[in-house]
Amino acid sequence: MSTTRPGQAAFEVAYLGPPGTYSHQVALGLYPDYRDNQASSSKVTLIPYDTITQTAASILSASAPRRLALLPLKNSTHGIVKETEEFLASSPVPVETIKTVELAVRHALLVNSKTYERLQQVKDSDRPLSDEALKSIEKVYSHEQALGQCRHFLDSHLPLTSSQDGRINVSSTALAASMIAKDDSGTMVAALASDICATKGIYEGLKVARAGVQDRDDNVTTFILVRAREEGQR
Ligand SMILES: O=C(O)C(=O)C[C@]1(C(=O)O)C=C[C@@H](O)C=C1
Repeated sequence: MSTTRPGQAAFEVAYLGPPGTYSHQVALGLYPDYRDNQASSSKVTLIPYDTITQTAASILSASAPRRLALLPLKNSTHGIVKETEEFLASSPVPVETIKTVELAVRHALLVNSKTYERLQQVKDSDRPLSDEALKSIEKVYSHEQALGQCRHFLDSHLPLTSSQDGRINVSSTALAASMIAKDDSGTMVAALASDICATKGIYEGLKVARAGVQDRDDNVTTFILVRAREEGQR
């Protein structure tokens, strides 16, 4: 018999980190008391992983029998999330979906303060930065899904990023934000991520160059909360 049902025993939820990912926001929405979690007062422990594949695979570990994983499954603009699809298709044990959650996803174009200052010097640029200023951005980092969800914006507003190596896939939107926050290469770099990475001070020195840059206003990502079905349940 299972002893791992949420509500019956302490359990862990794996999600795609670092702080500021959309996955993190969904996890906090599902487990709001986690915010003030004093370990003893909550039955839930949220565990960040670096990639969606690692997040998903963590439910297969024999040492993690009380483990759920929160996975982005599909997006209304850009379709299926590849890493999740590959995991579900290749999992050696059946995977059960416990809950489905939808999140309206609004991406922001983030830059670090140095880049922001340089963009402000471009003719006609002020707050918010003008279209003319955005055209000097050379590279944009994000998760493959976010780059896909903003493709038309990038094509029309950041033409330099259409060149080879101009759009760089990394394992999450928040990782992209943290990378550009630290970037001192002198290249004009940006990230597509949630504006909270800048506005809630999650990564220091980030500025919102433009908010709401997803191609569609009705952009929604569906997440699933899953677990590996145990012996005896199969
Ligand atoms: O990178 C993140 O912030 C995630 O949570 C991943 C992810 C995804 O894989 O679809 C989740 C929601 C958005 O669609 C963009 C990225």
